[in-house]
Amino acid sequence: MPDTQSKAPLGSLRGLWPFVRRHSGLFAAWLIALACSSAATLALPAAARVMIDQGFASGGGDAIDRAFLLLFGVALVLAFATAARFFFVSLLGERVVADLRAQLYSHLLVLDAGFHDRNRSGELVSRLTADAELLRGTVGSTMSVALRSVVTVTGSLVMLFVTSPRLAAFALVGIPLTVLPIVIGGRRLRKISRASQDRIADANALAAETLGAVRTVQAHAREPYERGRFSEALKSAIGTARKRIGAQAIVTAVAITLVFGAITVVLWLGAHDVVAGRMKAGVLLQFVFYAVIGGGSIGALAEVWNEVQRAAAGMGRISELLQEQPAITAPASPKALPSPVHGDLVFDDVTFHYPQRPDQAALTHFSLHVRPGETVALVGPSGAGKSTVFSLLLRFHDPESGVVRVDGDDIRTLDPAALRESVALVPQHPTIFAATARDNIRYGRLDADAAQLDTAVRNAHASDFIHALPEGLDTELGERGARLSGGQQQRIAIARALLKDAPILLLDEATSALDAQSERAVQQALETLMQGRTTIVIAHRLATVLKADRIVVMDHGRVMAEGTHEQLLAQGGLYAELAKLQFLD
Ligand SMILES: Nc1ncnc2c1ncn2[C@@H]1O[C@H](COP(=O)(O)OP(=O)(O)OP(=O)(O)O)[C@@H](O)[C@H]1O
Repeated sequence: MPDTQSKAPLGSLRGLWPFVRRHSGLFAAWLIALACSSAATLALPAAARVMIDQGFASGGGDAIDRAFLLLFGVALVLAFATAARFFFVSLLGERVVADLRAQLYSHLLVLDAGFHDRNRSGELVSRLTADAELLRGTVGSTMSVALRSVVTVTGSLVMLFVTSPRLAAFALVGIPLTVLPIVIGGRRLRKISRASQDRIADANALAAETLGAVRTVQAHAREPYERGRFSEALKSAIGTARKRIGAQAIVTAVAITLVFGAITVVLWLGAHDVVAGRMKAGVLLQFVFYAVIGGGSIGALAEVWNEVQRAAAGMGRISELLQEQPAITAPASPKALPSPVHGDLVFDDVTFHYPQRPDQAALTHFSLHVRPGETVALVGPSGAGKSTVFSLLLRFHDPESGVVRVDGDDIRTLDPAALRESVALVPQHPTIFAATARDNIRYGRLDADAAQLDTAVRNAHASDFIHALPEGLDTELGERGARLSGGQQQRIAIARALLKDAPILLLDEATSALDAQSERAVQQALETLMQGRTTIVIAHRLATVLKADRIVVMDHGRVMAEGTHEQLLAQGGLYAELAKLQFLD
């Protein structure tokens, strides 16, 4: 994952172009509005001059009316063109960023397990939110300000020379002298202000951590301690904020002095020209007007420069993610599984290392054949490779050597989505989404009807507790199922798998202790679920191994022994030891 550096080649913003091009109508409308508003901005000083020199000087009522009408007309064009420009470019920004987000999200969804192991989900979310937000600002305003400023600076520079070449020569020296100190001051200000934001973030992080663990804080009676730490963090934030405010005040004073000083100098020089009859008053006004517009635009350009750089960095990070290729893909012409799938599973001499742990094999020459309808229990110490068997069967990873087959086909020749459709997974810690109980169960099959849902709930032994919830199936379960007990969460997951009704079942039995009643309900639900399916279960309970057709003992990614409970107990060794520790106490 690229780090969060704040500078990047501006070229990375090119990656935005394909997204902008999709909305070429909006883009064109924006350019037209921009041309109109820039032309009106540049015409405004000229209109003002006409108003002064022809309107006032000529003294005629008609001329005054016409001059003021012209000025108002230009202002009107400026008003509407500016509104249109704002509208089109802001909408363009929203659309572009929505497209970018949608594409990035769908890309992240298909990237393989290896990629998601390497990258923290929090960072991916921040690409999707913070970086995309930066780009919204860029397309929706920064880009607009930058282009508009370039046009205005160029235009006003040309007009300054047209208006008065002599004064323009002075201005050419004067504008940079005025703008440069302001830009330098601004840059320093940003540095201080970033430090100030960091201090505030520190204080926020502290508060978030302690409020998230408020029970621990209270249990240790550490409220005064945490209060002290938070006050310290705030004090340090105020210290840096004070520096920022002070610097900002100085920059403001300097900026006003320089800007008005420069205007005064130009007016003073111009006033002499007017008095000497070398220049009309209106021309002087027009000149000052252009100088202010041009200078303001240079300032605006300097302002947005930093933002453009930050956006380039954001786009760089997003492009990098978009270029990630999933390691697990469907072949060009995938084979179809038989319909219905029989559920004949084969691991043939499979060796696999996780990319993150190249020195240690998760599976070594692992072979296993599970026949249709058979239930095999995997037993072994922690880290033996049991969950890895599941991951390979779901094709979250591909083995380095050996083959995994479903109904005789190498699973690399199948479409991963079709393969996964035929497998139901009930993990040890099921994922409960922050949605209603109904939506959580329907995740197994989105188009299930009410009767199918009802049957699944009943067979998962979940009716009693679901109906006791305040709104039954429509009750929101809270983030990560916070409002359910462990046994209830498992039964939701079982109902989900029942609804999916896949021929192959991968079951990771929960190790956490449930109370006797909950335990019995879960066991009964699992029995219903396993009926008529090829099942591999990572077993932690005696009841489960006793019911399995076959027990496979694993250690260090290998099969150590196979047989029934009695056979394996009689053999002694690892199984007998595990049984004594796990099942028989
Ligand atoms: N995503 C991963 N990245 C790197 N190494 C992993 C990953 N998942 C598992 N491993 C390693 O692979 C080996 C096998 O792990 P696996 O999860 O298959 O064991 P397990 O038998 O299911 O263990 P447990 O019963 O504790 O869940 C372990 O050494 C583990 O540390």
